Order: sequence, then C-alpha cells, then structure tokens
Amino acid sequence: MDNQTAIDFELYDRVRPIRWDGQALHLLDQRVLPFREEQVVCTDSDAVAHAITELVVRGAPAIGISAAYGVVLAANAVEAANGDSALKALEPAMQRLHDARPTAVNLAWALNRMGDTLHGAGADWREQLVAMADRIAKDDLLANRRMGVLGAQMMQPGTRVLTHCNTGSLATAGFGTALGVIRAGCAMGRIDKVYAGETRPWLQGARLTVWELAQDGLNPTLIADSAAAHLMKTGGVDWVVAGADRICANGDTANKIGTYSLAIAAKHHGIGFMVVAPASTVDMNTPNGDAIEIEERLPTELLSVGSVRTAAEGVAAWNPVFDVTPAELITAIVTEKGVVHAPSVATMRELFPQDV
Ligand SMILES: CSC[C@H]1O[C@H](OP(=O)(O)O)[C@H](O)[C@@H]1O
Repeated sequence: MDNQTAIDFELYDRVRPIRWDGQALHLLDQRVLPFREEQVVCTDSDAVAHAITELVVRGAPAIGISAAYGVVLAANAVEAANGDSALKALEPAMQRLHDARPTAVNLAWALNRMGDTLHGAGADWREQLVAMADRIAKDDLLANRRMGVLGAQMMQPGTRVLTHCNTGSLATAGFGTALGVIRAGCAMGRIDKVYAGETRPWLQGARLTVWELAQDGLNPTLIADSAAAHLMKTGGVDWVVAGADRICANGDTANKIGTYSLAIAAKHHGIGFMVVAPASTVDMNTPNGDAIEIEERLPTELLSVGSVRTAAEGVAAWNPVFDVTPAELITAIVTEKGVVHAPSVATMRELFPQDV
C-alpha cells in the first residue's frame, strides 16, 4: 500500500486543536491534556496571542493557523473601506500576534500571507481575510497527508522509529508532520514500532504524542529523553523522525530542545534522522541556524512537574525550549514539495528556488 489514496485519512481526524465557528476561535487547551479536554474560546486577537504564548495552542503550523484567525478577529474592531487602509489599522494587532512566540517561522509566514491578502483588496477585504485563514488551515492538512506518504516511502518494512515532542494533529491542522509520517508508515505496513521521548520539560511527548498514537491503536512506547541514546545503541530504532519550527537556507533546523542531542546520537549509531515540515516552516531568508532566535521560557517550567515542585527552593534554572540541529546531521528533510536529501545550501535551493 504505497499511494496516498490507500490511507483512510479521515480516521485521523478525531483530534482538531483549532476550530473557527465564523465568530470565534476555539482552541483545544493543550495545557490540560490528556486528562481534560477543554476549549479556550478566543473572541479577539489579543486572546489568540495570549493563547499562543501560554501554549494553549502550540506546534509551529498550529500557531500560524491560529494567528491567521487572530487577524480575522482583529478585523472586527476595524472600520476600513479597503484592504490597504485595513492593513494599516491592523498592524498593532498583527505585531502582537507576531511577538507571541519567536522561534517558529510559521507564525510570521501566516501573518505575511494575511497581510499580502489585504494589499490592493477592495471592499470585500474581510471576506478575503477569512478565505485566506481557511486556506492556510486546509493547505496545512493536505501538506501533512502528502508528507506522511513521502516520509513513509523512505522506510523499509519492519522499521522502528523514535519521535520527539508532539508533531501530530495537535500541532497542525490535522494528521501531523513527523507524526503524520509515523501514521502513514504504520498504515502502509512500513513501521512496526513507535517510541516517543517524553520531551522535558513541558512533556509534549508524554502528555500529547502517546495520547494521540494510543487513540490510533498504534501502541506507542514512551521513553525518558535520557534513554534515547541507549535505545539506539542497543539496536532498538532505525529512524528518528522529528518536526521543525524553522528550517534555514542551508538546512539547519530549529526544533524542540533535545532534538540536537538525538541527531548527534543518531549519527553516531548510523541511524537515519528525518525532519518533516511543510514549506511554511522553511525560511530561506535565514542563512543558517546561528541567526535563529531561540525562545527561553520561565524557569518554573523546569523547576516543577505540573504543580509539584521537584527542585530545591531558591535554585536557578535555564530553560531554552528549542535547539538547532546542523544540516550535516540530517539525513533528509521531507516537505510537501518533495524531499531534500543531505540538506545543504545547494540541495535546499533545488527544492526552494524562490523564498517561501
Ligand atoms: C509540527 S511542529 C511541532 C513542533 O512544535 C514544537 O514546539 P512547541 O511544543 O514548543 O510549540 C516542537 O518544536 C515540535 O517539533
């Protein structure tokens, strides 16, 4: 079973983190999963920006889609005769959405698309904004399905994979990026075993990824992040499959903290390292990983697990939440436009001749 039509993608539609009802944005609150399924309802753009900062919604494509609907909400407070005057009036709200999180380029990408929609738009500029937000969401879902098949086709039957963070339906418009490859690989009979790292400190793997995979009946096995190198050394894994928050012009890739260590360990053990992300995550304007702003979050995320304090009172903690994996550690970058093997400036340019 090798082609896209052979997978029943509807089976994976149970979890949707983002729902636009025409007036408000409903976000599945990822802070309280997997034990409570609660919605946060945003009726203005500042509420969307706050939800992005607080990780109510998270995952690079999902925050881009949310920001797009945030612009639609901001438009409710604007009187303008055409798109250009609307854009001027919307600038402060769009800036606040942009600043909600710094590392994932999908946020700026989605806001740019919304801004481009307004340039030269006439009296129907509001309708055009809604149409663009809907399109960003729909295109993301289709990109994920395409990437799922492309990534899975690179795997032999019997493959065992390790993934990091959460790149599933929760992080996207649906199906997922790296998790989409895993879903497709299981459906296509290529993947036999799925390990997920717990992803300290926010525990996206432990709280979100294994929850999603368990709902699919894929029997994931959770490991401590610190068990990954041992798993590789003892022959338990063939591919590491990760998402991305920003992919630079030379293939350097920012992703959840801990990804870089996985890539080093994978290289050492001769294991493939696959990055899966839509073109909206590719940033050809950033030459390499040194230029990426790495988000640092509050030390409290590290000093406690949930509401239970685990570190002694008064100690300091440093909490960078992304790292950069150099291109030379990456076997392949899978996008909906195709696969970049052995990423470099030259191979990236072949697939992305224009800035995305
Ligand atoms: C499908 S991209 C998911 C991506 O988002 C994550 O970060 P966060 O949970 O902080 O939003 C992480 O880097 C994942 O790979």
